[in-house]
Amino acid sequence: MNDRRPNVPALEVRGLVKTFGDRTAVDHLDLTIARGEILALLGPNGAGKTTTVEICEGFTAPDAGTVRVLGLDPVTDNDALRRRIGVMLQGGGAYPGARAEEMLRLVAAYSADPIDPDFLLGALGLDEVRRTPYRRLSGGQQQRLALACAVVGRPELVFLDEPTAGLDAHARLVVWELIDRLRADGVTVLLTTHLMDEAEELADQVVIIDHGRVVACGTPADLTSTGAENELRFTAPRGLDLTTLTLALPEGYHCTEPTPGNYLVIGSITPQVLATVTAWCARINVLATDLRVETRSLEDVFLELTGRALRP
Ligand SMILES: Nc1ncnc2c1ncn2[C@@H]1O[C@H](COP(=O)(O)OP(=O)(O)OP(=O)(O)O)[C@@H](O)[C@H]1O
Repeated sequence: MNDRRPNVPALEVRGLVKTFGDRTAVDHLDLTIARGEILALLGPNGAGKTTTVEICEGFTAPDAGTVRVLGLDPVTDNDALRRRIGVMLQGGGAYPGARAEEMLRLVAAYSADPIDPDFLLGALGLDEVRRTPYRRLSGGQQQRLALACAVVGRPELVFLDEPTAGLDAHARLVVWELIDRLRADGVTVLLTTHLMDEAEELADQVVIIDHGRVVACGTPADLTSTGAENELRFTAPRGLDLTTLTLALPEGYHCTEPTPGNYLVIGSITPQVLATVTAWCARINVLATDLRVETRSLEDVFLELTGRALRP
C-alpha cells in the first residue's frame, strides 16, 4: 500500500527490539514522527541510535516490533520506499572514483523531480570541489556530499545519522541551514546526534534514548522545563540576611549565598518572583548586579535521567 494520507505518520515504530548476541541494542522502543516534523534521537555512544535508524531504513531487520515508514514496511516494501526516503550513505556508495558533481547528478537522475544539483553544491559549500574525485574529498566534504545525495531526490522523509559529526563549526552551520530549508519544504527528518545544541536548535521533538530505551521525549522546551528548578543568580554585598527574602517568596523557594556576595534563588523563576527579589533588594537598599535567570540544558536533563553524561 502506498499511503500518502497526511494523517498517517511519516514514521511509526512500536515495541522495536534488536539484539546482537547477548547485547540488546534496541529495547522495546516506540517513536512517532508526524509529517513535516524534525525529530532528534539523542543519546550517548552505544545508546542504539544507529541501529534504530538502520532498521527504519530497511538495512537491518528487527527481532520484534513493527516499523512503518510512510505507511510502508521498510523491509518488504523497500523498493517502493527507496524513491520516497533519503538516506545518508557513508563511503561514497559504489562510485568512490566518481567526481563530487558526477555523483550527485547520478543520484539526481533517479528522481523525477530532483533539486538542482548546482544549488545543493553551492548551499553545502562544495562548489570548489565539484570536479574532485570522491575519495580525495576531506571527511567533512564527503559528509556534506552524502547529505546532498540524501536530499537531492526531494524525499518525503530523510534519515540523517549524526549529520554533523566531525564537521567544523562553519560546516555544521551550513548543514543546519540545509536542514532548516528541508523543514520549510515540509520534509520530515529523523536525525541522530549526541550534541544537545544541535537537538535544541533543529528539532521539533527530541527523544532521549539510553540502553536502547526511551528515557524522555518532548519538545526541547518541554524537556528543559518539565519539573525544572530554574534558578536566579545575582551579585550583592556579602552576608545579607536571606530569611526575609525567603519569607517574601512563595513556599518552596530556596535562597543561598554559595560564595560570598553571590546569591542563588532556586525554584520556578516567574516574572513575579523576579519582581519580589528586586523589591526585596530595594527595601534593604541593596543594588543587585549580574542578575540572571538560568534554565536547565538538555545535558542537565539527561544527567538527571541516566546519571551519565551525553558525551563519551
Ligand atoms: N553489528 C553489530 N554487532 C554487534 N553489536 C552491535 C552491532 N551494531 C551495534 N551493536 C551494539 O549495539 C549497541 C547500540 O549501538 P548503536 O551503534 O546503535 O548505538 P549508537 O547510539 O548509534 O552509538 P554511537 O553514537 O556510538 O554511534 C552498542 O552496544 C553496539 O556495540
